[in-house]
Amino acid sequence: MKAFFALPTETKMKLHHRKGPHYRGYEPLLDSNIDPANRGDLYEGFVIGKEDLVPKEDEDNKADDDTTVIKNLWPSEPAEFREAFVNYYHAAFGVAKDLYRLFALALDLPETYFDDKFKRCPIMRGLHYPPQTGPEDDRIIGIGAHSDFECFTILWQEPGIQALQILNSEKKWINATPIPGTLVINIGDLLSRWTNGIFRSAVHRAINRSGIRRYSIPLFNGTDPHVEVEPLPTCVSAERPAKYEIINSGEYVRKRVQEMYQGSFTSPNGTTGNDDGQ
Ligand SMILES: O=C(O)CCC(=O)C(=O)O
Ligand SMILES: [Fe+2]
Repeated sequence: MKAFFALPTETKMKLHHRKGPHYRGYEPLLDSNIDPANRGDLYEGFVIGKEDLVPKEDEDNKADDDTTVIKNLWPSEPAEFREAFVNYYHAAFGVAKDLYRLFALALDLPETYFDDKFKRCPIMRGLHYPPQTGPEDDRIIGIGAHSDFECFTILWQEPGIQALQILNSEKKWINATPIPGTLVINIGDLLSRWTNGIFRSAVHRAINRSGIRRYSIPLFNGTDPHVEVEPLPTCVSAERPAKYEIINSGEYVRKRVQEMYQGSFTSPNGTTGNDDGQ
């Protein structure tokens, strides 16, 4: 990942994620602004969806949920980049599949309850946060305060570098210090709504003031876009009435993604502007 982000800007810009309709590829610095109170997120990223390392022979261009496969964009170098990224994707997705089942059991549901609801496979991003120097300005940070949109995120963060913070119930930011050999699991809004708030989505942000560049890799696990999400019967009782309306997961995620990319962006041609092209 380090070698990819070290490529010349011009090379990375050829893979700009706004060139296609699905936000796959390279996301430059300040391209998103996840917290509307901020001025842009100070990370650059590389985004992929599911892909087999060796394409299956009988591949008929259909994804697991029967939609057309969305192609990932890949750089021609570094040579090992695609293999490393795809292998990690499959390993992390394996953890996600186990977690869906564990969550189902914890919610008094059949173990396989979620199995047919996440055929559309997750999106993964490799993120690079350059070190931030200069005066502290809460409006320009690595990634602004937000909760993740989908069900849960499996986040690998680089050991030895403090950047990720979580807002606790007293509204104080606490450091999520990386623990080598572990992954962070962030509950997202859809699972929070599904569980009627029993699993709570965590508000978090990342600020890299370590003096050295930092990398992280989130895998965003959600549900298929047609799935309607409303509090599960096992999470609703007389003492805990349903707190959330039914929503369509695809519409919810689409809206959040649009908002995140609306405020500030760099165009595929390399200029910086806003939605009006100014
Ligand atoms: O880089 C991190 O530690 C957090 C990334 C994150 O919150 C996200 O991509 O949603
Ligand atoms: Fe996040």
